[in-house]
Amino acid sequence: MHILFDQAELSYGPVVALKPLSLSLHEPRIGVIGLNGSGKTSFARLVNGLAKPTRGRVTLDGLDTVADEKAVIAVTGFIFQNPGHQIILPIIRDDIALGPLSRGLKGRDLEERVEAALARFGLTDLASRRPHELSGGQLQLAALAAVVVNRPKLILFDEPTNQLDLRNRARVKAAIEALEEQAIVISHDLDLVRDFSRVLVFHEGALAFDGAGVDAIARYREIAAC
Ligand SMILES: Nc1ncnc2c1ncn2[C@@H]1O[C@H](COP(=O)(O)OP(=O)(O)OP(=O)(O)O)[C@@H](O)[C@H]1O
Repeated sequence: MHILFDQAELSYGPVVALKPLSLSLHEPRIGVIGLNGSGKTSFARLVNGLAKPTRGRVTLDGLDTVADEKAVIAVTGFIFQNPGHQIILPIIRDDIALGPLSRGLKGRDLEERVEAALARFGLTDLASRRPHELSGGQLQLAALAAVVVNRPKLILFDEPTNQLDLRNRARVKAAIEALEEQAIVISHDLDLVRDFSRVLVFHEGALAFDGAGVDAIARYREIAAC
């Protein structure tokens, strides 16, 4: 999708979380890095319309996140930092079915869609389990299955490897790399975005760098050292 920020700003009362930003993004993988409180989550929430710009506008393929809110929700998916907050039904398969079910899919069509999503992330044998019976990495993949089953064009990840060990980090990294969908990945785990062609560095609510992963990480290290 073509993501366009046109002087978009986000304030919470007197706090300017993101200063007016103009930006055009279309790459399949976009990384977002920066210090705590630098505006990364605010940026992501503006992209998927969870937050409305207090000034300016944000569009996805021409869809305005305010005027076309429902259409924007339909084409975007969000993976939270803690997948435990995302999976709400007691059984994994039922949770993955929830989105398509609420969009009117039924019977064999629903079953096939859910099984395909489970298979895509190697979760078929775990589908009858409860969330607490999965490892952190498996839970993150289940959250991803519950998002892709709705066929979004763009998926936003907010620190998807935050609580994971090295093996599960690698699994989630591989799953993100293999996605057909466009992805925006916010991360303090720099390995995750190192190979991305486009990585944004935020600092104090403004874009401090916009470029290839390796260069963005170098800039972020300079900022962090100050
Ligand atoms: N709901 C809110 N109300 C008031 N201020 C907020 C709110 N959400 C975020 N902020 C403030 O906006 C600024 C940017 O926050 P944001 O969550 O976008 O940063 P971040 O880069 O995602 O941080 P982190 O890495 O810690 O998740 C911070 O100063 C934060 O305190």
